[in-house]
Amino acid sequence: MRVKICGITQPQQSIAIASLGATALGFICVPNSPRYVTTYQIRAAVAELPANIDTIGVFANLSIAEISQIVADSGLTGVQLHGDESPDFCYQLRQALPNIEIIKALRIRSLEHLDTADDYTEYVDTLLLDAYHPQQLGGTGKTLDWTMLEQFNPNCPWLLAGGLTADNIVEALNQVNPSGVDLSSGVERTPGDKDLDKVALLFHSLKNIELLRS
Ligand SMILES: O=C(O)c1ccccc1NCC(=O)[C@H](O)[C@H](O)COP(=O)(O)O
Repeated sequence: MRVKICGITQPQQSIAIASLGATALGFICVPNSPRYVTTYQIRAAVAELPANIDTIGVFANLSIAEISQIVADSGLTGVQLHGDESPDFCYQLRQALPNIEIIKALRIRSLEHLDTADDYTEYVDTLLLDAYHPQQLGGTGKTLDWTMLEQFNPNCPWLLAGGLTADNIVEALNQVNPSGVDLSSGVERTPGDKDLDKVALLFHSLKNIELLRS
């Protein structure tokens, strides 16, 4: 299963988290986030990581030119669009960055809102479903109503996000069947400072799920 740990701010933590089992790391390029990192910081972190780790920049409502510049300068392998980007924006971004993974995050408010996912699957590689918070775009620690997602089966891979922790990941994955999971505040001491013990506990829980399923 794909496991993305998001909101990395320290290069040495990215290496440790990758060694513990993460397949993707997320870097927040949203200036008002407490987890914001500069292009220079991302490049330093990416340079030290093994090539098989996906490195994802998280953006909200930036222009295609701004995203493309950050991707080119930092060596990211993917972008996560966490704002109000339309399907057409995703299509345009795909033309500009044909070899970069595009993840569209949807902050789900209701079952009707979930239907908008279908509008994106043609233009993105992956969807990410996050919890809705009226003031914050992401990293909120709020969980989604997993019962809404029991039948969710889009035409592309998808990641479950929103308030996941080592303690609730088993319950979440018993209810829904995503291609992967994304965590941030649930494996942190403070915003941007990951707690490696919590990350280790998370992979322990995920291993138990795999053992139960095999
Ligand atoms: O994490 C942030 O500070 C953030 C700020 C602005 C846009 C997106 C942001 N995070 C996006 C993520 O992918 C988080 O991992 C996701 O929201 C889940 O966070 P959490 O509920 O804390 O696990």
